Amino acid sequence: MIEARDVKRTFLMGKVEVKALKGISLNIGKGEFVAIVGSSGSGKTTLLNQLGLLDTPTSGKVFIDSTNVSELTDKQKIRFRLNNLGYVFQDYALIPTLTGLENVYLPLMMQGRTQENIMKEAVSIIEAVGLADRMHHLPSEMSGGQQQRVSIARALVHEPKILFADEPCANLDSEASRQILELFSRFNEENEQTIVMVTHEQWHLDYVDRVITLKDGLIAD
Ligand SMILES: Nc1ncnc2c1ncn2[C@@H]1O[C@H](COP(=O)(O)OP(=O)(O)OP(=O)(O)O)[C@@H](O)[C@H]1O
Repeated sequence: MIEARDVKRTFLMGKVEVKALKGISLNIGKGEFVAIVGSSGSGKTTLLNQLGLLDTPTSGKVFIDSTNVSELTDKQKIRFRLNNLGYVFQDYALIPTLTGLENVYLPLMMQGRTQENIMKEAVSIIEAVGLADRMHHLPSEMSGGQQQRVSIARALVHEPKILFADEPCANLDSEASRQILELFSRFNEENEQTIVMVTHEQWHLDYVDRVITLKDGLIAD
């Protein structure tokens, strides 16, 4: 489903080159729940961003199914992301002036679906993340864990091939974190949802199928 071939990413900081990824090759299969771990600065977020089309490798290739996504134009990448990928970030990234339900509508509206279909799908996923009674509230009226569940509903409402999550529990206490990880597990098991998650918490690894450890921009043995 996801294949990375010798992916490198170098950032230029003034005149200094920072080699964040030094040649990553990996395969992630359909329906896998994979964690990317490693110490701070090892390249976890940078790798997630290459696999999730949020950044472009300096060299190397990324394939999603049979599409060489490294070769897409910016416009094609936007469409590919909209139709195939979902994202969850540590800061939830919700629109503060929209209710939970309205935040979840957005990806479907951007796909140009009918009002009836948008309503049906959005309500159904909001219920699936356990927020039926909070859907008409603004993000500011919800706890961090509830806001993160809205963002998961938004990420999954269009049934993406892959869900990318960058430290989704970083701002949550252990109980709220457990709820998020159990949701991920449930979507992974029941819907064969492929999930790639960056984390630095050892206990989160109990929920995943496979761990990819990074060290200084490379996959550690
Ligand atoms: N936009 C950027 N410009 C310059 N350097 C960057 C940029 N993004 C990342 N880096 C550098 O690339 C390296 C890898 O960063 P990355 O954020 O991928 O690490 P990480 O493993 O996710 O770290 P953390 O656990 O602290 O979030 C670091 O040295 C970082 O400073």
